[in-house]
Amino acid sequence: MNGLVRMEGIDKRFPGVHALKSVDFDLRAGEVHALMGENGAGKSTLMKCLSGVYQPDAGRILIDGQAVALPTPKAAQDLGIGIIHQELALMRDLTVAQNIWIGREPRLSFGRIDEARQNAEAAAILSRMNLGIDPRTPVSRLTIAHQQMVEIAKALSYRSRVLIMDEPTAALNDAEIAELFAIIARLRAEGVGIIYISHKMDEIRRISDRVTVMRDGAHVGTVAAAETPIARIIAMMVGRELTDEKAAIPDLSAAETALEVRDLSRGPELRGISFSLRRGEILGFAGLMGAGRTELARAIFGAEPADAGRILVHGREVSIRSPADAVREGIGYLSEDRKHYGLALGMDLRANIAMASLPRHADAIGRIDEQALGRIARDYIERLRIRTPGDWQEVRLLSGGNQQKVVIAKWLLRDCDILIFDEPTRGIDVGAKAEIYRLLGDLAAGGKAIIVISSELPEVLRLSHRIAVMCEGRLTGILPGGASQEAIMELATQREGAAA
Ligand SMILES: Nc1ncnc2c1ncn2[C@@H]1O[C@H](COP(=O)(O)OP(=O)(O)OP(=O)(O)O)[C@@H](O)[C@H]1O
Repeated sequence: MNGLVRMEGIDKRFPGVHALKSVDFDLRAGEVHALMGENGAGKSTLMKCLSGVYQPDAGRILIDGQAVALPTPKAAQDLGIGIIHQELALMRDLTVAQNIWIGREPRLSFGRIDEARQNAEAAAILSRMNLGIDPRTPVSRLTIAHQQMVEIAKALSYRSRVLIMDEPTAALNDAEIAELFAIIARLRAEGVGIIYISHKMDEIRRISDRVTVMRDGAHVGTVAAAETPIARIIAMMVGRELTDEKAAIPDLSAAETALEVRDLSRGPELRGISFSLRRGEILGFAGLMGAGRTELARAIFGAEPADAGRILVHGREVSIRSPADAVREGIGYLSEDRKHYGLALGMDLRANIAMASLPRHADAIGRIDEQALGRIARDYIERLRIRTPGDWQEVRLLSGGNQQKVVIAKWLLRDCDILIFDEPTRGIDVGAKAEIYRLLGDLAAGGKAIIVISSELPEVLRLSHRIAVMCEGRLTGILPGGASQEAIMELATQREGAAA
C-alpha cells in the first residue's frame, strides 16, 4: 500500500473555536481509514479541508507525494477526492444517470444531451459497484440507501481515488449496510482509499484497516483496527474510561398508568396496537426498519392520527388529532428527523434550548427571566457536553452531533409527562450517549413515562424496563427488560400467519 494522501500540520480556527490544532493524517491506496472522535472533535472540518470546502490556516496537503492547492471543491474533485455528505444532495425529479452527470452531460451535435451515452456510462459505473439499479429510474423512487449509492457512483464518475464517507450508515438498515460494505470492499480492492467517519463502534472493526482518533481538534493517535480493543479506542476518544452500567429495573407494579393505547390502527402501517405505559417506566420499542415504530409514535403524537383505536392519558380518553392536541395532553415527541422539526438554526443555543421552557420563566406580566434562561442553557451545555464556544453561538455553526444534543436538551426541558424519543442517539458520540442514557434514567426516576424507539438493540437493552417488539405494523410481543437479543429478533421477524 502506498501513500495516497498526506495532511501535515493542518490548523484551522473559526471565531471562538480552534477547530483543528496542527493535525496530521494520512491515507493509503486500498485502505479504509476510520476517522473517529466525539461530536465537535473536528472530523468534518478536517475533511472539508481535504475536499476544498475550507482553507486551512496552516499546514499542507500532499497527493501522491506532491503538495497540492485545493482552493475549491472543484479543485479537489479534479484531483480525485470525492465526498459523500450525510445530507444527500440529489435532484429527486431527475433520473439516476442525470444526477450522476449533471452539469457535464455528454452532448450530441446541436448541443442536445446524449441520453443514451449518459445512461450507458452510468450503467457501467453502477455495474462496477455490482448495483442492479436502472440508470433511468427517477431518484425519488429509490430508497435512501440506493440514493446514497448513487452519490458514490457520482463520486466515482469523477474518477475519485479518495472517497470520504461521513456517517454513511446512519439511515440504513442491516441489509443495506451489508450492501454498502460490499461496495466499499470492492472499491478498496480496486485501490480506492476510503475515509470513513462513524460513531458506530461495531462498524469500525468490521470495515476499517486503521483508525485515527481526534479529540478537541487534535490528533490523538492512529492505530490498526484489528489489533486495538474497542475500549481502547473509546478511551482515546473521550479521554477517560467510560463506565456505562445498566440501571436496575424498578418495581413499578404500584405506579399509575400514564398512557394506554388500545387497538390503534391506521391502514396497513398500524394494526391493532395495544399497550400501556406506567409513570417512571422506560418502554423500549424494537423492530426492523419499517416495522411501524415511527408510525406508531406519529399516531400517538397526532402528526399522522390513527383511523381507529383509543388513547387514554392518566386513565382519561383523549382525542389527539394534531401535535398541538398531544402537547396539551402532556405528550412530547422527539422525532427521528431532528434537522427539520427541532431547531431554529439561525438562533443561538440559549434561545433554542430555553424556548421549550419559556412559559415557566415568565412572570405574571410575561417578562422573561433572561438570567435564568442563560443558566439553564449553560447547565445543559455542560451536562450533555455540547461543544460550543458559548451559549451565544448560532446553532447552525455547531457540528451535526452537537446540534442533535441541543434538540435533546430542548425536549428534556419541556414539561411533558409522557415523552417519546425516536432514535435519540443517532449521530451522537459514545460519551454523550452514556450521558443521555443517564438523563433518560433520571427523567423516569422522576416520574416521567418514556418511550424509546431505537434500531440499536444494545441501546434498547441498555435503557428499557420493558421491550415492545413490532413487526409489519403489529405489536408482536412485550418482553421484560433483561430479554435476550434472540428473543427480540424472533418477535421482530414474526410475520403474520407464521406465529407458532
Ligand atoms: N463554520 C464554522 N464556524 C464556526 N465554528 C465552526 C464552523 N464549522 C465547524 N465549527 C466548529 O468546529 C468544531 C469542529 O466541528 P466539526 O463539525 O469538524 O466536528 P465533528 O468532529 O465532525 O463532529 P460531529 O461528530 O458532531 O459531526 C466544532 O466546535 C464546531 O462547532
